[in-house]
Amino acid sequence: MHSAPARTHDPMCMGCGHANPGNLGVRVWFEGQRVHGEVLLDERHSGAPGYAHGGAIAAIMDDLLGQVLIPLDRPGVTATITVDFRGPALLGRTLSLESWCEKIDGRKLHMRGEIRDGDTLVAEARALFIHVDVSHWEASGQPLPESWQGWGGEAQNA
Ligand SMILES: CCCCCCCCCCCC(=O)SCCNC(=O)CCNC(=O)[C@H](O)C(C)(C)COP(=O)(O)OP(=O)(O)OC[C@H]1O[C@@H](n2cnc3c(N)ncnc32)[C@H](O)[C@@H]1OP(=O)(O)O
Repeated sequence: MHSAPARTHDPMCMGCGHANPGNLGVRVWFEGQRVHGEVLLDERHSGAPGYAHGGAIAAIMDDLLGQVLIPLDRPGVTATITVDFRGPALLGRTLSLESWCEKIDGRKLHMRGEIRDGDTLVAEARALFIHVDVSHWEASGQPLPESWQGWGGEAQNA
């Protein structure tokens, strides 16, 4: 069953932001602490005729693995991400997305994710996210999403 998260991501996110006209069209939903989703790339994301740019796939992965922070209820940032390109990422195909947290070691959140085209593995990724306080983002001077208030307070003190 899908669960609705208490937090939502930045509406201007380049991956999934509904208010960003240039977003990559990433759509996600949550089942417990697992993230599922889909994306449909088109000519704007071309790397070769009919194929997605590897950078678009990597950006989708960063967004997808970052989404796990929401059900984990821990604000965090990507410290490092590795993407393995395993199969063709064709434009005009609905790709399915899945991500999860493999291990938590203090502030270190080890995330994994996969992108598939049907049964074909298109890409897999692993990333290290670091748990930060929400104040991490205050330096930009931009207002933070309202739903981020109090985010991670309990986990930070755990
Ligand atoms: C947005 C939510 C919305 C929810 C939805 C999210 C979806 C959005 C997804 C997009 C997410 C992004 O792209 S975020 C944007 C890209 N990323 C960033 O801007 C991060 C920039 N980097 C930083 O701000 C900083 O380097 C931090 C916060 C990552 C770490 O700094 P720090 O807080 O001072 O911590 P520090 O002591 O250095 O590191 C803590 C521990 O992690 C280890 N560590 C740190 N960096 C690395 C690294 N690259 N590789 C290996 N290990 C590392 C250290 O060795 C240490 O281990 P030990 O000594 O304790 O053992």
